[in-house]
This record gives sequence, C-alpha cells and structure tokens, in this order.
Amino acid sequence: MSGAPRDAVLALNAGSSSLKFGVYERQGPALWTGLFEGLEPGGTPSWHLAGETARALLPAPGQDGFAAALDALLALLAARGRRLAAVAHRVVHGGERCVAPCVLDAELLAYLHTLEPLAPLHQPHNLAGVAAIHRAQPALPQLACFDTAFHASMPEVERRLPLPRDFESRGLRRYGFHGLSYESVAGTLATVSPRAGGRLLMAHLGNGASLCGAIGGRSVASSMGLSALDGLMMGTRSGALDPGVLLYLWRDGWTLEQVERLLYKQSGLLGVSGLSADMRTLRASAEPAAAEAIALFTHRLLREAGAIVAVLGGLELLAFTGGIGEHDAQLREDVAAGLGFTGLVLDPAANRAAPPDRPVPVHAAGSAVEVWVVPTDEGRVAADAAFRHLDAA
Ligand SMILES: Nc1ncnc2c1ncn2[C@@H]1O[C@H](COP(=O)(O)OP(=O)(O)O)[C@@H](O)[C@H]1O
Ligand SMILES: CC(=O)OP(=O)(O)O
Ligand SMILES: [Mg+2]
Repeated sequence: MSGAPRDAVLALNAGSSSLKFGVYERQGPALWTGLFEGLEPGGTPSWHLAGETARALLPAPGQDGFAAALDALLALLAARGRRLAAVAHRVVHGGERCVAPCVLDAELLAYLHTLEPLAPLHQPHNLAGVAAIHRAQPALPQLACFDTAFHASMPEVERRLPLPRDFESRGLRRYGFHGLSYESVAGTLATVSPRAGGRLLMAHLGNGASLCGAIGGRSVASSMGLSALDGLMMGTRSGALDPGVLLYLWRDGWTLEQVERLLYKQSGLLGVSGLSADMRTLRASAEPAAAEAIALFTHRLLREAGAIVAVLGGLELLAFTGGIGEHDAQLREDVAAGLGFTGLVLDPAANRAAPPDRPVPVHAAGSAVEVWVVPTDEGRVAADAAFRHLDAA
C-alpha cells in the first residue's frame, strides 16, 4: 500500500456484552462491519466479521474485551491503509439537552451518565464504550449520536406525559428512540420515492422495536416514550403495559429489580412463547405458543400503527426495517393486510422476493399507500456526523 493512509471513522454500538461496529469512509457502505460478543467480565469472547483477517481479531482470554476489540480493529485498519480519524458512538439517550451529535468531553459524559436511569439497559453500556476508547486512544475525537435526537421535532402534545406538571421538570417526558435508524431510513426513502416527504410510517423491528410517524422527513410521533420499554411488544420487552399490572406486582411483593427484569428481559416474544426471543426460531417452531407469540406481536404492532396513522391523519408510505422488518415477509404481509383500510395493497410476490441489501417497493400497482423494505444503516448516520465534525474542526 503506498501513499498517505485514508481517513476512516469507526461507528460503535456498545451493548451490555457486545460491541457492534462498522468502519466507514466518507462515501459508500461500511468497509467492514462486525460484532464482538461475550465481552462481559468472565464471558467467552467471540466475533463475527466480514473479511479474511477475522481470526487475528479474537481478544485473548483474560484481556479487557473492549480494549482488545479496539486494538484489533486499529491493527486491521492500519494493515488496510486506513487511519482512524474519529469514533462515532450510538448513545440511546440525549435527554433534553442533546438534540444533535455532540463531541464527547468530560462535562458531556457527566450529563449523559445522569440519564442512565431513563435507559438502564443501554446508556451505561454505550458510555462504557466511550470510556474504553478513551483509555486506549485518549487523543482520538469521539462523538455521541443520539437515538432520541431525531424525535426532538415531535410536537409538545406527543412529548408530554399525562402526569402532574412538575414531573416534566424532572425529565419525565416522551423522547422516542431508534432515531439513527429512522434518520437512515428516511434519508434512503428521500432518494427513491417522492412520497417520502408525505405522511410516513416507519417500523424498526429488531430485538428492540418501535414505530415512527414522520411528515416532511421529520418525526412527529414515536411508539417509544420515556424509555425503550413503551409501545410495541419486542424480543424480550413487554412494550406498553397497563400501569395497573405494575401496581399489582408491587402489592404482591415484587422488588424493583424483579419487575425491571420481567419487563426488559423476560417478556415479549420470549415470555409469551416460553421458547425464544428470536423471530426465526418462532417461525420455525410447531409449538402453538410460538404462533400465539407471533400473533400477539402482530396484533400489538397493528394497534400502535393505527394510532400513529391517526396522528398522521392518513398514510402515504409505510417502511419496514430492522432484522424482522427487513427479513420477515410473512409479518409484512400480515401488517399490510391489517392496514388495508388505508387503501394499502401489497404485491405478495414482490414482498416475498425483497432482497436484503437495497430499498425495494413491495406495494401493488394502484395501492393508495407505498410500502418499502429498507435496510437500515445506523452506523452510516453516525459516521456521517463524525465526518461533518472533522470537516468543521
Ligand atoms: N430471516 C428472518 N426472518 C425473521 N426474523 C428475522 C430474520 N432475520 C433476522 N430476524 C430477526 O431479527 C431480530 C434481530 O433484529 P436486529 O435488527 O438484527 O436486532 P438488534 O436490535 O440486535 O440490532 C431477531 O428477532 C431475529 O430473529
Ligand atoms: C432503543 C432500543 O430499543 O435499542 P435496541 O433496539 O438496540 O435495543
Ligand atoms: Mg437494534
């Protein structure tokens, strides 16, 4: 390799035990994407990476998993003639203050730590990723890109909780999440459909799942609220729940930790099926409970979709994304059938044949509503923010 190394940005999505990453140049899809798993103390690290040098990247047993993963990535980049210019982190909660990507410094980090109770399953791990990078490469610029930021455009009535007013000053408001994904999908749609500026319903259906209503490419409604628990039924999260259930459990002697575990880790597809949080496993199962879990997932998705269509005042384009949204043709068919009252008609053959790597329309000719399957790229959105920052600096 000759010449100066080319700048690259590392986009990170740090979870409790895993580190999802993408390495991006200024244009185009990720050069490499991958996933380190088992990084928790005492865990068994494993990794998945597109590319032939993957074997060299395995952190040695006993090494700090995050640091080892980072070392390995830096080595890979250098070997391929790229210089890491910045790291862009997905941080789920930006609170009231962070409504655009922000450069991470000690003061911002301190603020973001105060939001941990609002996203206990995500925020501490996102910030641990920041600390790990800082330990390994203190001079490397780091940016935080917030899941909540895309929803800062939601009107007041969508953001307010129907609680006494003074709760609002404590940050108890609806924020919405999956904003990097919605920004990615809305951006892609704007390049392929003139309808993208109209009344748009986006469904991010992965392990976490939510809906976003947008007009003019800006969020006006989210099924997620204060926390990433609200709205849709998810892989292991309940989604919206009658608050009376919580009162019942507390009266029955459940502790805070037990209730938190129940709502975040033991409910949703996993809890209802008793089998798995993974949609593929449930689709392949002959157990009646698997079919019941999928039926409930679909039903609750339709209910929330209907609510957002009402808030939008109609529907011009429906987009599916996330692991389930991009791959589960049956789910798309069932949701489309349920939304038939909007004039939406699916093209079943196009829906079944939708490829996983590019945006495709799957509605029938004459459908009143366009339906698209759109691969999301949250890392690209974060990396773009980092390149903009580098250019401005
Ligand atoms: N071919 C498929 N059919 C149905 N569901 C799928 C398929 N591929 C992946 N999924 C589902 O996608 C979900 C994970 O989505 P993903 O967006 O990758 O999650 P994460 O939130 O971890 O980023 C899992 O429930 C998985 O079963
Ligand atoms: C906010 C959220 O639910 O994120 P994820 O889908 O990554 O769990
Ligand atoms: Mg996700």
